Amino acid sequence: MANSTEGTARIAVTGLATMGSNLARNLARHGFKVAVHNRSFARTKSLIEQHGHEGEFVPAETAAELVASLQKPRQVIIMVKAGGPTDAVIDELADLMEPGDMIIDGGNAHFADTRRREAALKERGLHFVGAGISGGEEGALNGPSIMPGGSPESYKHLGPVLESIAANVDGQACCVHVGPDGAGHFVKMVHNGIEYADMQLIAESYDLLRRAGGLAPAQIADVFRTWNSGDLESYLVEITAEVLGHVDAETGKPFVDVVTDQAEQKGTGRWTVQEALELGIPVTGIAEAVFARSLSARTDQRSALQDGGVNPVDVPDTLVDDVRAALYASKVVAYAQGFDQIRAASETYSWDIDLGAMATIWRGGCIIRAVFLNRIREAYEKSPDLPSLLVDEYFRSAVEQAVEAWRRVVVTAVQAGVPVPGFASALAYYDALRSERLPAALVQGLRDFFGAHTYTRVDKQGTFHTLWGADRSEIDA
Ligand SMILES: NC(=O)C1=CN([C@@H]2O[C@H](COP(=O)(O)OP(=O)(O)OC[C@H]3O[C@@H](n4cnc5c(N)ncnc54)[C@H](OP(=O)(O)O)[C@@H]3O)[C@@H](O)[C@H]2O)C=CC1
Ligand SMILES: O=C(CO)[C@H](O)[C@H](O)COP(=O)(O)O
Repeated sequence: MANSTEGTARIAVTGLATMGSNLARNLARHGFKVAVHNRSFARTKSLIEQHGHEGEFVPAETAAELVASLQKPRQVIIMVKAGGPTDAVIDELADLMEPGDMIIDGGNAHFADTRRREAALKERGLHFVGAGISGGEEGALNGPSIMPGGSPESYKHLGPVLESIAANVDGQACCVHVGPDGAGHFVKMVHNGIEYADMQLIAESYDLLRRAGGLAPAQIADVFRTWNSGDLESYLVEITAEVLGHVDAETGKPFVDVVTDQAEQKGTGRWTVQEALELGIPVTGIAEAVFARSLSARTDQRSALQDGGVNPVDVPDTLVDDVRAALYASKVVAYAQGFDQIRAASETYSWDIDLGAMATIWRGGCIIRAVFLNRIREAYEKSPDLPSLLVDEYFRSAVEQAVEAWRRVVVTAVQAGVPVPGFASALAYYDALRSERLPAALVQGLRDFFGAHTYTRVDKQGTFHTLWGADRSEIDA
């Protein structure tokens, strides 16, 4: 398979596993001549053999061949494992490229790595674009949601290509220049964090309906099918009905009963929480989802404590509708927290991210695609400086309408002994924001008592300390 068409390919993809091969096919199907390469040639060969007829591909056995097959300025998309493998591929490509050429990392890179890589490649005259890509296998092929960072200049060259292969909703491509340097990968990371929270809430809904409500998986599948309309209509709700309705061919049992109940994670949810801690943004829904996965994997502790039982509880007749309301309200909280984190990072790193545009490009192609993102888009279009989605008139009233049912769900779950960390933490977050006074005042008092950490007062300017160990008079600190 020697390359006899040097310098003619419009763009290249290296890393031809699930995502890369489908992205290359998507590009080819859109009329781009695509050079393709993988560390081990077998994947390249198989792509050409199985899908070579779908468009113009230029297979390359080596990175040098790949680079040589491209038009200038060259554009190479990397779709390999994040971390060390991405650095190794960048190093190899950079040595073969010339100033003005562009490397695009479409993997799930940590945004700090993206910032480092962009700065290093800039010194060599190369453009580097960290682009978050979501949609899994199917999205990569038929139209993902794409979140490119990097310089505006890079986007001028790359944008039209990415926009043409991205998903499209109401005539708008699900791809926009997110902001400079690591902005694209940061937004993709938060997207995945929200994905974790959304799935956790769905899982809690299922667990409660099954263990407290007594419904079978197939019945819950029907419930989710019904829910997949109106404000809850989304890809994740849709596929929940599919997974819950699936029966294991070998045993005849519901599929969900034969799968090991330990949720794995590749790291983006954890990164989201770590970065939120750095920024001081409470993303409690995402954190609970990450910890719920960790807890599920603590098999030693689980088997030591397991008693299997659910406490008998008076389940309200309205359980199904209540859970629907709790799911929706908790989901609004999870998205509000995620958008809050993006806003904070945008300010910290001067990225100037348009939050409404993020909601717009998540409406199609990605795993969290949902009708309700239209509402988020409208909220930020109306008020770009909205302090929280929960303040927006529509969401405020939607959550207010759901709150009674939401409380009933949490109470029922607590009484039954079914864990609902997502629902409960989202409700606590909402209640905390609603409270006129928080017990943080007492925390401040305690800190001042044991460590002279000082406090401010509600009624006058300044910083104060009480002489707790002496006469308890207050002094200016
Ligand atoms: N799978 C998904 O649904 C999604 C994945 N992503 C991200 O996209 C990227 C690709 O994902 P996916 O398609 O699942 O593939 P994997 O994450 O499983 O990565 C496999 C690819 O990485 C290559 N690779 C691994 N180590 C090296 C190395 N040291 N040098 C060169 N190449 C290496 C492999 O080459 P070889 O064949 O030779 O082993 C193969 O092409 C990842 O960053 C992932 O996080 C983003 C969105 C969704
Ligand atoms: O990026 C994605 C979708 O947008 C991946 O599907 C995501 O990496 C899955 O993460 P995890 O394995 O941690 O659940």
